Amino acid sequence: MSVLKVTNLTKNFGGIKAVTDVNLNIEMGEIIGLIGPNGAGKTTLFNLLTGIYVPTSGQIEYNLNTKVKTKDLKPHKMVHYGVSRTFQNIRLFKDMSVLDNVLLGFHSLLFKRSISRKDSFDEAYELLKKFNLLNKKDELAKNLPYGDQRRLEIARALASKPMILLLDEPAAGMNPKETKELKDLIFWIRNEYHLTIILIEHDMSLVMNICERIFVFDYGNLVASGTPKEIQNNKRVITAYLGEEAV
Ligand SMILES: Nc1ncnc2c1ncn2[C@@H]1O[C@H](COP(=O)(O)OP(=O)(O)OP(=O)(O)O)[C@@H](O)[C@H]1O
Repeated sequence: MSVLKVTNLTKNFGGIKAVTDVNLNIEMGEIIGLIGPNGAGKTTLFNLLTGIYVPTSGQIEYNLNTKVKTKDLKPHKMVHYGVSRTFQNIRLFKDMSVLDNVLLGFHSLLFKRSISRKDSFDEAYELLKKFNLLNKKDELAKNLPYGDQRRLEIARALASKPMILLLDEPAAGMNPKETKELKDLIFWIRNEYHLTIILIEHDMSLVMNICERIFVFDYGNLVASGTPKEIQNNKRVITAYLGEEAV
């Protein structure tokens, strides 16, 4: 079942063509990778998908609990629709504790009364345990090492029980050990929560190991899509982005 359909999506900033005529169809439960050089339009696509930017033209349609169309996309409504994200430049409440950051993620569910305050605490503890952060629950978010902050942001995003999780460079700043653990964590998240994950990432070891389909962007254009194997063998992608050593 398709959960996200993007049709002829274009975003221009004055003369800059950040995203040009992009078409995508993403199925429920997939782990999708968006790759491409700096400035290729990947984050702009995330910002379009979450209502931060309004498209210059084209359509975005989510098929979640309800159908959500381009005109309905507003940043503050996304968690209610079931779409949650993390940011390239981590956005935590830095002067709040680790636990409070995750508890804030339950806000939308508490608001809808679909979870009790007690259950939100229990679930926050469970998430922190799984994300290896329970022993740091009382520390201020700003005092955590970088890798922990990235995991905390994912934990908070999960608290709202999304159906689609968008991760913008989740491995950025992580060492190889943390990246490997992140890979296992992302698999676990998908299997545990049965959600769809779309990630932007420059770390090819992560992308090629974890993604089932990959979309490659260059200068705002979607230039290739396919399985990791297909992408690794795509001449245009090798020349424009991967380089020979990645193959
Ligand atoms: N708010 C904005 N105003 C003007 N130009 C923008 C804006 N946001 C993005 N751009 C431009 O759009 C293009 C695409 O940028 P974008 O950040 O989406 O690329 P990216 O693929 O995410 O790059 P990176 O891998 O470095 O994060 C770039 O030329 C960028 O400078």
